[in-house]
Amino acid sequence: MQRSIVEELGERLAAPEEFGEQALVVCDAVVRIFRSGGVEVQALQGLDLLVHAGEMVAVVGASGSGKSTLLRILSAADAPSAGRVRVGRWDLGALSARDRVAYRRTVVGTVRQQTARNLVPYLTARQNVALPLTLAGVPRRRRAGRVGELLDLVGLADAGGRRPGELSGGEQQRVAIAVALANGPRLLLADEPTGELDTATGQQVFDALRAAQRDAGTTVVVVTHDPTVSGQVERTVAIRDGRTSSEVLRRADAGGEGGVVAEEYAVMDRAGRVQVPREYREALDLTRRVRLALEADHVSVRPDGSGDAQAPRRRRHGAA
Ligand SMILES: Nc1ncnc2c1ncn2[C@@H]1O[C@H](COP(=O)(O)OP(=O)(O)OP(=O)(O)O)[C@@H](O)[C@H]1O
Repeated sequence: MQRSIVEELGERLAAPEEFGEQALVVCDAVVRIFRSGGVEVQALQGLDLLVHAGEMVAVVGASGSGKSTLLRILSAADAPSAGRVRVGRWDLGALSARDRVAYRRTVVGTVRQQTARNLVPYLTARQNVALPLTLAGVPRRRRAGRVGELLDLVGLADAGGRRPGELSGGEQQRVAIAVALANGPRLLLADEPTGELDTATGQQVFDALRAAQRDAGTTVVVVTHDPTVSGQVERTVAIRDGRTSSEVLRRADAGGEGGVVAEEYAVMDRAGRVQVPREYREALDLTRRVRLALEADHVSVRPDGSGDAQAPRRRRHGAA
């Protein structure tokens, strides 16, 4: 029997949207387990993250929390053990060897912390930036113009003739950003790009990342311990124990004085789980069991009130 348009429309509207359908980067319950010498390390333990096109996101977290692992997976240098990772139309859990090369060459650009490792030491800045264009088959006559644009974007229009050894660490990182942007990637990944730099130089590198986002329209994900960086982006995602645990959003102060308001949010996963910070748990002695209550405009979490959340287990032990 033929169905009416109303029925068909109703079905389409009712179809649940895929998690992160509108996002450029989707990490859905991503797990990465490393096994070495009989020991298993869960670097990512069900990480969810969405990044929308055009955003600049800082990723922060204690050493060993999984930040670099996340970036390596997003750059297709590593693959998830489980979960789904999508960037644009690319499913990073199922890339063929050929797709991996194409993805790395055209969709992502990467900048590493070690300034010296980002550039070829015996090539000038101009030649370094031209290299990915040559590899991508960009004709020589178009290369020079593009190299000039990119060096200009990172504020180094006059430094094109210098080799890395003749540039400061910050200048090297800015050239590295120009190299990473050469093929017009949608996503720029930077792992501690200011880690080896002083504050003023770090700011110049941050300005180059900002130019990549604002002027070149690139989505930027930057792993950082540097408050110069995390304090300026609109969104900072904190990773704890291989999961996203909280986010800070910054927006211009409504007062219009040029100030910025920062607000911290806990992250709720798709199953509704929220991590309560340890200091909150300790302050109120929240242990295994808590009371949840739906209030008019919030949900409250309180100690279970028995004075001993472990009591039932102990009683069972006692009875045995
Ligand atoms: N190739 C590997 N083999 C075994 N374990 C690994 C490997 N890579 C990472 N790990 C482990 O995974 C966990 C997460 O590491 P990762 O480098 O992602 O952390 P991070 O947050 O980037 O730390 P840092 O800030 O120190 O760079 C750590 O316990 C680390 O020892």
